[in-house]
Amino acid sequence: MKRIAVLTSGGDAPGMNAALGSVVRSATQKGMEVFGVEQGYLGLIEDRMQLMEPMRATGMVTSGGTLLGTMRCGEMKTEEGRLKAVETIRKHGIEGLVTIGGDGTFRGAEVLCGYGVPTIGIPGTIDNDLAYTQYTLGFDTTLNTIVRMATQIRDTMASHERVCVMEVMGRHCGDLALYSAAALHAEALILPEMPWDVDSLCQRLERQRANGRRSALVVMAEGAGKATELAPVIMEKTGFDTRASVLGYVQRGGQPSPRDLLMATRMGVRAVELLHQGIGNRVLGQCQEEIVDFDINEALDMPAVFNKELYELVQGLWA
Ligand SMILES: Nc1ncnc2c1ncn2[C@@H]1O[C@H](COP(=O)(O)OP(=O)(O)OP(=O)(O)O)[C@@H](O)[C@H]1O
Ligand SMILES: O=P(O)(O)OC[C@H]1O[C@](O)(CO)[C@@H](O)[C@@H]1O
Ligand SMILES: [Mg+2]
Repeated sequence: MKRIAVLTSGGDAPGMNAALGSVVRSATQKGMEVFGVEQGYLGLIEDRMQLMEPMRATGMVTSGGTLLGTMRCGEMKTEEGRLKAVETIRKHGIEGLVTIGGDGTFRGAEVLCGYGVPTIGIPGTIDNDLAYTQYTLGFDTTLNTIVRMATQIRDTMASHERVCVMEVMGRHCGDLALYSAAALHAEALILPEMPWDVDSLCQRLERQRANGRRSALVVMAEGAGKATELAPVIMEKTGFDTRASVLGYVQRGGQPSPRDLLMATRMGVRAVELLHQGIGNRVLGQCQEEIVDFDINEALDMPAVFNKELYELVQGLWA
């Protein structure tokens, strides 16, 4: 392959720029040209791409966000949009594509593979919701941010003997809530994967109060409900002075952690190696400390695995 393209799609994730830089540098070393597609699949549909200058891509490596821009592009889900995307790829003589994003992005990549475009997927999503891999780029940085923010929230909650319902990202997958709650020893945890009810939650907080706990952190994944609606109900039912704190987009930005930077760099190199060998239709992942790759169709068919053991550990810490 002599000419490839790279895009970032879906929600941005810390580490995307490191993956981009790594793709550009390693492809350049192999004598390949790399086109950077702007705004995810929209850039393919609207033919917005430019040759990536290796020095520019390298300069952005440790920053958050994505220098190519990203988009949730509904048109890529239509036959018409997909055909336009393939036409752009053919027009520029692009022989292979690297897509960096989450499950939705990989669905788009799967479609392009079906049209004969060799594509490699790098998992870049703070959600950590891809079943075939233990790890996705951005998850570690976001977890660090949540733990830092929650620690600050706890300072003021403890001072005022308050309960805080802290809402974290994760529309369909509760991993950010689950892992941060475990790291923080949160007093309660609410996830989209597990049934919950407000009465049991309030009883739990009351039990903890009877045991001397006068302040609590309830970690809630956004997919399980709204902190702003739950907080007043807890206040009414328990008498605890309760506040809601929605962490929001602060969770998605920021300098990537060294773990994300390292993993992104390794995955970028591997993606180029595969394309250089003429191998496409694969998605990269992490198993133990190794970078692994799977057939894209098989990977996307794998059922989600919920970490019940970690959930029970959190439940048991403040029974
Ligand atoms: N079935 C599909 N066919 C073609 N393209 C798709 C499909 N599903 C999603 N896409 C494309 O991938 C883009 C990104 O998907 P989505 O918005 O679900 O984010 P994601 O990649 O899962 O990342 P994150 O969940 O971290 O935000 C969509 O906006 C759309 O352009
Ligand atoms: O508001 P946006 O940009 O669509 O993103 C929100 C969603 O994206 C994610 O942050 C993943 O990037 C989800 O956790 C969240 O539900
Ligand atoms: Mg997703």
